[in-house]
Amino acid sequence: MKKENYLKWDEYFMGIALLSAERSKDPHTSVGACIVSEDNKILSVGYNGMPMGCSDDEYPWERTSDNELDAKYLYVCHAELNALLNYTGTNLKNATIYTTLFPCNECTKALIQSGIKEVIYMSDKYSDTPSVIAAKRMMNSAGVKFTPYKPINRNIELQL
Ligand SMILES: Nc1ccn([C@H]2C[C@H](O)[C@@H](COP(=O)(O)O)O2)c(=O)n1
Ligand SMILES: [Zn+2]
Repeated sequence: MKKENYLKWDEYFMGIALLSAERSKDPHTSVGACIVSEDNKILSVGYNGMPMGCSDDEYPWERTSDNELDAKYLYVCHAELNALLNYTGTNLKNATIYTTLFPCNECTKALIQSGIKEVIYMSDKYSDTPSVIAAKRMMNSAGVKFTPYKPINRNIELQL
């Protein structure tokens, strides 16, 4: 008889997004994303970080600064955009993105244009910001479904 406590698809893909987030150097918010095809194949992953060639140790991680150029926001590449850019194939049509934080408006534009049809997200902690309100408006217009992740109440442990 097969074992019953195997990872369900949503747990598996959100688990990979969460693991990817652990690669982020952002001291305040680590975000991970995992893009999955219609037939449950993992297409790409990403996390928030500085662009290639822009050193994690030299660029700022501060949230605020007297000078905008000394805060992270002008530089950091978001997890969802990195997941799109890390994709090496040619077709993201009808794919789903699992992300640990609701996408911003800029990533949403790119997700829509890439053919992503569903967003499954964990945190929506910036839900009252114009960026996320605009993101949801665009997703609604473009027919992109967004669904909160429903965690199953258990700790994921690897039993070897
Ligand atoms: N959907 C999102 C939203 C934000 N990020 C990144 C951008 C920053 O590195 C960090 C947010 O920083 P905070 O303002 O919370 O200090 O998360 C992302 O990758 N995806
Ligand atoms: Zn974004």
